[in-house]
Amino acid sequence: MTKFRLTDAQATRSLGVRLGESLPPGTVILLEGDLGAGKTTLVQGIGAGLGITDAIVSPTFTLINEYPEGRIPLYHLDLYRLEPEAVAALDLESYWEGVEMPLGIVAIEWADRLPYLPESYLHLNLTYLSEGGRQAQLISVSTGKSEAAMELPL
Ligand SMILES: Nc1ncnc2c1ncn2[C@@H]1O[C@H](COP(=O)(O)OP(=O)(O)OP(=O)(O)O)[C@@H](O)[C@H]1O
Ligand SMILES: [Mg+2]
Repeated sequence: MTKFRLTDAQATRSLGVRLGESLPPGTVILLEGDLGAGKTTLVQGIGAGLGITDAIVSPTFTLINEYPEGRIPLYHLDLYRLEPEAVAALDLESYWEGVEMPLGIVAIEWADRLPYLPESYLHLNLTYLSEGGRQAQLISVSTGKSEAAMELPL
């Protein structure tokens, strides 16, 4: 597990940039944290690190925003408003298995609403610090029997 102290929004974005520059195709990053904790800011950084120039805004009605033009594609989801049944219907496996679309980075806000998980993923939890700013906790998780957890890229 790696912990980062993010003193301001720029620090959250910079952590995302480093992830965007280094994560391999097929990485799923599950983002958790209270309202306003900085999940979208982090994904905006990931986009910048991938070389995406389109503005990254939280997916609301679209459910999934796809940004194909960077080093590898970015798929951005926000499950906040969704019921578990609606999430199940999204067929998210096709994003992290790369069956119907090229493998990229799948970044999911409010990932605690997922009814199923990929075999391996990065879990990033953002919490408020009492002195202001945020703390990020990054863990690499693998549930597959044969698959080793990926090494933390940072
Ligand atoms: N480390 C930080 N310190 C202080 N403010 C931050 C930090 N990171 C992000 N912010 C600010 O917090 C606010 C909310 O950020 P953001 O929209 O990314 O949160 P979110 O977790 O996506 O929110 P939501 O739960 O609504 O999806 C923004 O104004 C952002 O600039
Ligand atoms: Mg958000």
